[in-house]
Amino acid sequence: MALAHNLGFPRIGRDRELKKALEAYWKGELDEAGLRKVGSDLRAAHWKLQQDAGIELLPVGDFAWYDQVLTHSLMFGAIPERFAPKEGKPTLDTLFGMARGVRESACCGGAHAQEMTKWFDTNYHYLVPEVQQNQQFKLSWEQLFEEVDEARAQGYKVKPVVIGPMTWLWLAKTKGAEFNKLDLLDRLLPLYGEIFQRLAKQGVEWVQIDEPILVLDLPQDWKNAFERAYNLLQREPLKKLLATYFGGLEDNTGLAANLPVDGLHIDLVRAPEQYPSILDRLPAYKVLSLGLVNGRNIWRCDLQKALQTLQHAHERLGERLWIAPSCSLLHSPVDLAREDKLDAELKSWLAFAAQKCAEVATLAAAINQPGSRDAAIAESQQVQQSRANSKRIHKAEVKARLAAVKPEDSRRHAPFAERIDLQRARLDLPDFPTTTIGSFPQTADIRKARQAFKQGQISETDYVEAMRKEIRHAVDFQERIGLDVLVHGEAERNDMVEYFAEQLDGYLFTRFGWVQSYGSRCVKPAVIYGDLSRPKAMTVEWISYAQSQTQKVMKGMLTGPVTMLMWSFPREDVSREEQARQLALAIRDEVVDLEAAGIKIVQIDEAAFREGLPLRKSAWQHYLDWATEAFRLTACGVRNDTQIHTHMCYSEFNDVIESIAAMDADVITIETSRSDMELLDAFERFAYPNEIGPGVYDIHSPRVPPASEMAALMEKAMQRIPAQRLWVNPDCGLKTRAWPETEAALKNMVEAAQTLRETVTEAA
Ligand SMILES: CN1c2c(nc(N)[nH]c2=O)NC[C@@H]1CNc1ccc(C(=O)N[C@@H](CCC(=O)N[C@@H](CCC(=O)N[C@@H](CCC(=O)O)C(=O)O)C(=O)O)C(=O)O)cc1
Ligand SMILES: N[C@@H](CCS)C(=O)O
Ligand SMILES: [Zn+2]
Repeated sequence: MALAHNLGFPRIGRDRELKKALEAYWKGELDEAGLRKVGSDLRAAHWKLQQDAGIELLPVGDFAWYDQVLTHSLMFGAIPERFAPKEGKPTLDTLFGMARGVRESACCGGAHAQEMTKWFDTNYHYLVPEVQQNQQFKLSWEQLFEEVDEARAQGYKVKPVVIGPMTWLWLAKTKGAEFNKLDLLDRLLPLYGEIFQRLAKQGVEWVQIDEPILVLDLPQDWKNAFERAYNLLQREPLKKLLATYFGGLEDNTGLAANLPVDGLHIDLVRAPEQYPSILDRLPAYKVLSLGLVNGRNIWRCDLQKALQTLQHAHERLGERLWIAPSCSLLHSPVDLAREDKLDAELKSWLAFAAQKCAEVATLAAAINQPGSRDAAIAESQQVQQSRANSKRIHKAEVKARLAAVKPEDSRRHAPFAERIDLQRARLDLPDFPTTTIGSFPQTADIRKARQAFKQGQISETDYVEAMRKEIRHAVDFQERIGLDVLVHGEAERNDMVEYFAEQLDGYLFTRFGWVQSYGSRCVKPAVIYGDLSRPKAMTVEWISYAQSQTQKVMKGMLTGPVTMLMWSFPREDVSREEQARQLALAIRDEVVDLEAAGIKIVQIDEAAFREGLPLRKSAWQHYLDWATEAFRLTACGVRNDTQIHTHMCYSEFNDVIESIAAMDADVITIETSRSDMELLDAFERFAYPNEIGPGVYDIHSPRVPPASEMAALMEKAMQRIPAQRLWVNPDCGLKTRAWPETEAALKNMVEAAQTLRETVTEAA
């Protein structure tokens, strides 16, 4: 019998119950017992939902109060000194302190949060474990064992999920003296032994060990360490399923297939081509779990196509065949059934986490009892056909416009050196111009007004006036504190991608399709279902209104094509490259319209440019070529004296600096404050020619850095980049911050720029 199992279920809840409970707890409006109750209710509901859908072996350990990597850090006792409880065991507040930082109080000093970064190539962020050379590990967190008992008490057959030792160590960051993280492996492995022994005592048969780093280009010493680690873990009890996802094993195929574990999960959605070689190399005693239902997208699975692979696999593997989503469903919205306002045809094309579990179960049943699921398979076929042939997908005018694009459409009319003189003359800005990245605090009032408008409780006129009031407030504030290039504040935007998606043809958006981005923060990725075009201007009225309120320069603010694509659910019937080009043309029109409305600077955010980089180096160049081209196609419709800005956050630029230069934005603002300006090294090495705004303060923290600290960071920037090409700005947008800290920090930032002008410019 082929077994239907799941690698992980979203924990946030179909109504984002976890988000709401966490935020209430942090505000002191819910006590710990209340928060824990929300957690256990969610786990119970999710196990039931998966079992009802037909999943036979349920994941436990996929629930996390903030982030699963953080839970593991606590489990291993990898708690940095600044958070370590003075006495006793770590508590939920220790965990939240590590995630969110601890503010200084009368009794205790503050502590900055652990760093947060992207989980592989997803829009999910994990908290980077911190380890030091003398790191000791000690089992310090009982959550996994408690949740196993909880699930078993409810009668479920469960498979605990742990992040493997190699992946956890790979993701960790060394602190203090430089050393090789692999030196810690021998200290870490006994903990896994302890965990497996305890799970075995609890009656667990299988454990899932996630080792997604097996789909990366691994250095040889890490490959060797994989063998050593799993040889050592071999003697521990429990059957072990090694889970890989987000790509193919490629050169790690032999390694992964032969590790002494009892089963291997592979992602056949991202890397279908790996199936035959793995089947051939898998030892005869091992289970093979095939990830055939896409955990990263929302399209219904082509069950017929999946069945063909499964039938073949079943002939070869028999009982040793397992069926699953490609990866954890953490990256899927929860339940399509919740969508009450979606167009019926479009809805029939989609599957969220709950529906994906049912698809996995249907596939298993179709294998185990041939003929028993024929109706479901036929329906799936029909859906595939209805989508492929739908007139709503293909638009001749979009295709024709793309076909007519000429090489010069992606080139500015003059090189940067010429453009910048014209722009400087037109903009008349001081040295070290100050600006922000775009958004100002998204206050509860703004969100309430939008909700009231969406629910028809206030008129469009009232909503527009409420947003204009926010714009006036943002403009007054920026003028008052003396910023040079102003922004309108993005009050009218629910999200920097969804807002534009709602106005483009070819996108559909859901009401409840939330996916966790980090902690309690969620995104609702819009769905690209057809050829994309812009029926009318999207931002011109807002930006023109903002410009009408000030004599200073107002930046237009747009999201770029690569980020629109990365943070949406894309089509699978055309390439990502083509979708990016369609988006580029649509946004290009907006850039040109803003220019025509008198806007002198347009920022095109490409926050996700770096994260789009494929996990394997061999695929980088192709991506960088089309991503750069899409940006240029968006940006290059303007005059030489119109200044194009771009912004990237969470970026490690060494690998992509050439492409960033090739984007040829006049100004790029980037996140640098947490790296002490070291991120600029790549720009210096490459002799990056255009202007740069290295972020001088971390917007993820409520901390207000003094002006001297920001000026010192800029001094460091000047060691790498000539002063006349530097801008002064925060790391990223301020939408998640509150006004008091925003005001205080930006005032200090303006003061820092003034100090620099006095000291640097006057000395020159
Ligand atoms: C910059 N980042 C972004 C990423 N991805 C995106 N798609 N967008 C981004 O900005 N990736 C990397 C980074 C960091 N990631 C995030 C992700 C999410 C947030 C965030 O603040 N999310 C908000 C939700 C934003 C939103 O859509 N707001 C809606 C309101 C939705 C809502 O909750 N409504 C309430 C009622 C209103 C109320 O009473 O408050 C409801 O429906 O119950 C809107 O503004 O209209 C979040 O809260 O999770 C930040 C960075
Ligand atoms: N303009 C956006 C960029 C975030 S990456 C903002 O300021 O929020
Ligand atoms: Zn940003």
